Amino acid sequence: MLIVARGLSKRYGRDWVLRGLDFQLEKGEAVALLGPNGAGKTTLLRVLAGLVRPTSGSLEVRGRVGLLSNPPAFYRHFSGLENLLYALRMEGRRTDAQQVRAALERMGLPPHKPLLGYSSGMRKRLALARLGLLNPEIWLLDEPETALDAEGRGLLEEMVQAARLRGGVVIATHDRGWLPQVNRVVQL
Ligand SMILES: Nc1ncnc2c1ncn2[C@@H]1O[C@H](COP(=O)(O)OP(=O)(O)OP(=O)(O)O)[C@@H](O)[C@H]1O
Repeated sequence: MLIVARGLSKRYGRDWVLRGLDFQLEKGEAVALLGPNGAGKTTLLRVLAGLVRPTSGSLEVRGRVGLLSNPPAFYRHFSGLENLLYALRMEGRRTDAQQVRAALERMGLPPHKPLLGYSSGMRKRLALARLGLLNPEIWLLDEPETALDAEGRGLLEEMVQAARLRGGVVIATHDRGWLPQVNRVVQL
């Protein structure tokens, strides 16, 4: 089991966003997290990623976690290449500029353009390249398809299937097109 969460609750002020939620992720699994706007999908991903502390409940996470936020965050004045090298360095990982350039090329991204000049789809592609390079066991994806064109969606789906085989994937989404590609649906 990669994630075992029991009785997770999260409250912001007086508002309960999650209440007594049990959630598990097995190795080899891809899970779609569905629910209307404001249901708590992003909050759950942030709790699972360790960025938000639950108000109550227990959480065990076995493996490295990577979160693809929507929209993804980058340093605006750094280029795509610099952003990826920086992300690897921050994680204490070996930085191989050739490997990073190859990842950018696979995603069809210009290495030297500052992020200020990237479109939202290009940013999403860069975030995917970053996650692929960091290569955690657990991929937490928040509306990953947003802003991607058909080719970008194809690259994303390939990466999701590869990540699922190596570990596990949770996809928070409104896009029911994911349903044939996941093992399980969790409705919030
Ligand atoms: N930092 C915060 N402070 C206060 N309230 C918050 C905070 N983050 C989220 N919320 C509230 O928690 C609720 C759930 O938000 P969340 O973003 O998790 O929903 P979601 O299911 O991801 O929604 P969407 O489908 O619109 O992306 C919303 O009512 C939101 O306003």
